[in-house]
Amino acid sequence: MTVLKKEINRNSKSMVQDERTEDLLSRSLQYLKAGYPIHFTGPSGTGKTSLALALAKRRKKPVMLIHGNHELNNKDLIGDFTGYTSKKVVDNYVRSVYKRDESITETWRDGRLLEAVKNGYTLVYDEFTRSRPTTNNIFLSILEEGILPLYGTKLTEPFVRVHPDFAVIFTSNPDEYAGVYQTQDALLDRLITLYIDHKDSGREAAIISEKVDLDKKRAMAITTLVAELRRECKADSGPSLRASLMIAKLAAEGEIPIDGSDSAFQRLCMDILGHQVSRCIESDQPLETAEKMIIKACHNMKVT
Ligand SMILES: Nc1ncnc2c1ncn2[C@@H]1O[C@H](COP(=O)(O)OP(=O)(O)OP(=O)(O)O)[C@@H](O)[C@H]1O
Repeated sequence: MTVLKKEINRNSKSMVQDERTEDLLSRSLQYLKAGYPIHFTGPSGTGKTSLALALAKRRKKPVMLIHGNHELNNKDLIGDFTGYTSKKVVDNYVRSVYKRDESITETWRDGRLLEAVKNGYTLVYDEFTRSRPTTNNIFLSILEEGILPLYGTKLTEPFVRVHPDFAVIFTSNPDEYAGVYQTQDALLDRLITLYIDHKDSGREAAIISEKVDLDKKRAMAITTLVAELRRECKADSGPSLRASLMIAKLAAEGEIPIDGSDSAFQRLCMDILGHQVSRCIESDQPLETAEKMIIKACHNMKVT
């Protein structure tokens, strides 16, 4: 069993770091220090983004966050000309002399990647496989040659050198997820990829009990129920820690007892888990079947 560290940050927004998380973070920090980018991959809701942000914070450098999406392009990453600035000077100080000087210059705005690369920030590129692989190609030059090419821009210099303090942490969902592009092997080959799976019910319960201020037994009852339903789903899918957190928070706010025989608690579980579980099962009426499974799991629930 994993024992939680004695000193835990009570801030409900912060990460709860048990020994395994702590170990993972310190290993990852070591790899980053050695110059290798980290890539956390795994099912939705397993804490990849939280880990990436906690790791970035440990570097004690400014953090730049980019979210992958299919519309992200080089202009967002490198920068773009945003418009024109015009300057006009009319000098008529001596009445017989009229001098007019007019100039127009384009205004450039650095993209987020260029800013991070130039200044040595820690870049967290969340869900990077939601961006097109062609957009992500730029990372090959950054990671291999240590330069950011400024292609597609009218800037005079062809590239910018990567600041020695620059580091990047990627997160992604597995390839089977909807809306995700397959990553080019050449990029994956340059990353240290760490798989983040669902935690066991005990570790999840420890997180919930910290974040929602719920006693361990009740937290464990929720995470065990969610894990039981997750087992009905294929690997990498099904309800996650996020669903357990929702149940715990909403039950606390609505003063709903954490009790599997309570109809309000059953309704809450069906609302939160019904759709997700229904997507995992093959049935003519998947939602109805899922709701029956949830009620059954509620009846099996033990607060001990
Ligand atoms: N160690 C932890 N301590 C506290 N909260 C956590 C921890 N791990 C995950 N969480 C919480 O669980 C939820 C899901 O975490 P997060 O968004 O980091 O997962 P993810 O793997 O990035 O999900 P997705 O793939 O869907 O983006 C969040 O509400 C987050 O605050």
